[in-house]
Amino acid sequence: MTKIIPKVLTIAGSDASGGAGMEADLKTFEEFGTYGMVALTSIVTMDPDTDWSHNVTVMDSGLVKAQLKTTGAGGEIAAMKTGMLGSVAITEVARENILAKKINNVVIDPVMVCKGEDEVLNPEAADAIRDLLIPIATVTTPNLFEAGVLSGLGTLKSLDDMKQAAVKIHELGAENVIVKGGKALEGEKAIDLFYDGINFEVLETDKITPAYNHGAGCTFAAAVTAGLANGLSVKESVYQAKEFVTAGIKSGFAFNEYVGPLYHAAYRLNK
Ligand SMILES: Nc1ncnc2c1ncn2[C@@H]1O[C@H](COP(=O)(O)OP(=O)(O)O)[C@@H](O)[C@H]1O
Ligand SMILES: Cc1ncc(COP(=O)(O)O)c(C=O)c1O
Ligand SMILES: [Mg+2]
Repeated sequence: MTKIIPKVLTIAGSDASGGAGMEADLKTFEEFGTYGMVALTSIVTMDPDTDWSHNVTVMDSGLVKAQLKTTGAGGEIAAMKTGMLGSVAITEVARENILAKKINNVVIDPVMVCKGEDEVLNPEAADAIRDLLIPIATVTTPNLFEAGVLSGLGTLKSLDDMKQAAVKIHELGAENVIVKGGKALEGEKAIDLFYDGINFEVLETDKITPAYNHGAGCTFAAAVTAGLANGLSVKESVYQAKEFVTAGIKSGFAFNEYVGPLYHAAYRLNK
């Protein structure tokens, strides 16, 4: 009998340097034996001549809609994620697609910033993620900064702050919330907090240095998505994703003097 390969979708931007965005998503989906598809929302370029400054070119929302028509034409999508969306119109298109296709496993990575930056790329789009996507998320995976914005609590500095933010984001409608402390939370450990509306669980590893973690957030959310597509529970998917991303950061490398991505194949190759 032919094995059914779960189809997974990412609605995300492209990071030409290969570590984050849809590049990270597709690599991760493949590592977990799922079949990855992309609706591209934006293209991010980083310029080595101006200290790796980021430039984001956003797609027309009609083009995103057309891509989603294509990705939806192959039958059931077992799980999906969103990454960088770029505009309110694209966020609306993503929501329509999730509702129209009745997709069950929806991972919302509320990308508002790229690492090393602490200004929301597009404040209106950030509000749209909160209002349109968080309420229909199976899981959302904000980093420390994004959790502060979504919860309205501002700067988060401790595990206790992360817990308060997780509760607020759960109240916005997400079934499960993971606040990633990552490198941003002070201390020796890379701590992520999982909240399912009832219990908190702390996922903790040693902080890896150098922190070759460009793309770690996208990769984490993509691994959760693939886990769900493969039939794992949310909690199992989250624990597996933490192992996957930790292995990747341990085998990360300096792409150049500005950025170091994790290595997406490390979890498989180091086993
Ligand atoms: N230096 C590090 N050592 C170990 N784990 C890390 C490190 N940096 C990030 N992580 C982990 O990578 C995942 C992504 O988190 P983070 O880098 O905060 O997200 P984002 O890329 O969205 O900013 C989390 O599981 C986080 O704990
Ligand atoms: C297209 C795109 N999506 C998402 C991100 C966020 O990446 P991270 O996984 O480091 O949060 C970036 C960062 O450069 C990006 O270029
Ligand atoms: Mg991120």
